[in-house]
Amino acid sequence: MTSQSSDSESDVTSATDDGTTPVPPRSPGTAEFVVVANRLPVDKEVLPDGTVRWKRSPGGLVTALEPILREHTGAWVGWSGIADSDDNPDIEGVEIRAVPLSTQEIAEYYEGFSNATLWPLYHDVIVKPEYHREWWNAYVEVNRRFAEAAAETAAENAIVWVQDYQLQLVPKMLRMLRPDLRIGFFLHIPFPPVELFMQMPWRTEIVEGLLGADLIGFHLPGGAQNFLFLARRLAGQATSKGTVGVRSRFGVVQVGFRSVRVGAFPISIDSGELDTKSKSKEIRKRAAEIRSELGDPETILLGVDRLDYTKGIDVRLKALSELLAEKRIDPAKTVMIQLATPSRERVDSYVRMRAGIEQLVGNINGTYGTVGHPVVEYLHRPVPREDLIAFFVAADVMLVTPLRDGMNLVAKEYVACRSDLGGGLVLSEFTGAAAELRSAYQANPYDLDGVKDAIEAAVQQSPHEGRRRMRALRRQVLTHDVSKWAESFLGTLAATHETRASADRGVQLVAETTTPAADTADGE
Ligand SMILES: O=P(O)(O)OC[C@H]1O[C@H](O[C@H]2O[C@H](CO)[C@@H](O)[C@H](O)[C@H]2O)[C@H](O)[C@@H](O)[C@@H]1O
Ligand SMILES: Nc1ccn([C@@H]2O[C@H](COP(=O)(O)OP(=O)(O)O)[C@@H](O)[C@H]2O)c(=O)n1
Repeated sequence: MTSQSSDSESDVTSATDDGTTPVPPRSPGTAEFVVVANRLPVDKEVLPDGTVRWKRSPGGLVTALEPILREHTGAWVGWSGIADSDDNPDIEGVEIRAVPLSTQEIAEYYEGFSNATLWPLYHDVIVKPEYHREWWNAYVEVNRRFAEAAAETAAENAIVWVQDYQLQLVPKMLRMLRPDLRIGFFLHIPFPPVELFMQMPWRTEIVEGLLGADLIGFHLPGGAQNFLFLARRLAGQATSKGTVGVRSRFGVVQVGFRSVRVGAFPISIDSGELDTKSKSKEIRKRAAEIRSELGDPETILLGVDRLDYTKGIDVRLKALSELLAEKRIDPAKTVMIQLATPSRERVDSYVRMRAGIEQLVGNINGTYGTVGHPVVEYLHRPVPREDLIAFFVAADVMLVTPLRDGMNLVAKEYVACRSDLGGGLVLSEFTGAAAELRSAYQANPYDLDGVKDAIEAAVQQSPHEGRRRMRALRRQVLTHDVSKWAESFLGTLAATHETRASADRGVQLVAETTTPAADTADGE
């Protein structure tokens, strides 16, 4: 059936049902390309003597976008990571526009609605999401502020690329302020199954917020399909019905006269740069030093994560503990390094998880370590980039065991660093990366025996089998880098605009037959 939504363009661009009215900019800015993300690429730190230091922000979003902005020259709108700061750090080639957040906004918008409501809801409710009206109000208010900052920064007809779950209302708010802009949105975390999303008290506002964009991108086709279903069900819009492909076969939501595209664009890393760096003499030397400082073990296992309950750090520690107990791994010949960047340290679930992980590390070392030779080396602090590359080069087996992860760039970074075709990758099936890295030792993180078998197989792989797998993994990672990701997203965004007039002729649209949001979703 082909149908046309009864909504008009002005329905989407005039009224906000979220209670706030964005303020139009006095005059447009000058940036032709604007990234809008919760975080700036650098985090502000004020040292005890009052000196200000800017350091790389945590997480994969910044890892991925930083090289893109270097290529495109433009502006970056975001928060500095501390309260009440509107300092704009100096980054060559990038105009920085800081959005200040108060202490209360950090508690309610960032730690609260973003990381204690949306984050657990979108990651399979691994912990229970909390729904508080005051957190939602703060989320709306801060999204409005980001939209205004973007509207003031972008030049006429500029491209604005809004990032991630913290800013899902920005596309609609920004379109109201600046209908001339081309607006893209990319979600870096999984988009949940319909049944889970329906828990969200403000589900319709979020779907409508996203529909302000011209193109909405997800890592995987499944997320895009879930969103299309919800756009039909909750926002009452007509959508395309066919399956969404990877960087192809985009979905369409008809919003008045606008066609919003929906697609899957798996993110990646600057694999060429890592490949080159990992081959350097200095990195090779540092990798050899790491092995020798650890007492020249036969096997180095490595985990590299933000300290987050989604990452399954406990899963790999439990698996190691059982493998040691069953004598399938020899503690005298094995060291596991766990590098854990501190993350969201004031959110309750993160405090509890940290205590649990540190207890597991203590138990393993207490039971299997010897004086001066712990089995698990655990660092709870950020590690300089060059050191991190050396750890990747040194590790015989990389452990990536999330319970759910949008992509997981660490898995791709490990592969990019292994031009020697050495090492083995143990990878959770529930990462976005698993769809591309088929030659990894994949396991279901909820099946501890399966994880143990995967670790044992990777530790014991023959050099021939290891090379075969690593060659296949590298082919994927080196040919699908972050530039390809950005080009495919931005190319599709540009095409969206060009084809506006032709209104996606030939795409079959279907409309929801029941009243929007009247009943519970029954899934796809
Ligand atoms: O800003 P934080 O609260 O300190 O968190 C750091 C970032 O974590 C998340 O990263 C995600 O993006 C990666 C790149 O697409 C992806 O590989 C990973 O699976 C995601 O978890 C978050 O989405 C970012 O917004 C945060 O900045
Ligand atoms: N101790 C650590 C852990 C992660 N990282 C980096 O942080 C990024 C993590 O990205 P990711 O996509 O795997 O996961 P998120 O933290 O974004 O959820 C990668 O680029 C890692 O190299 C780091 O620099 N130091």
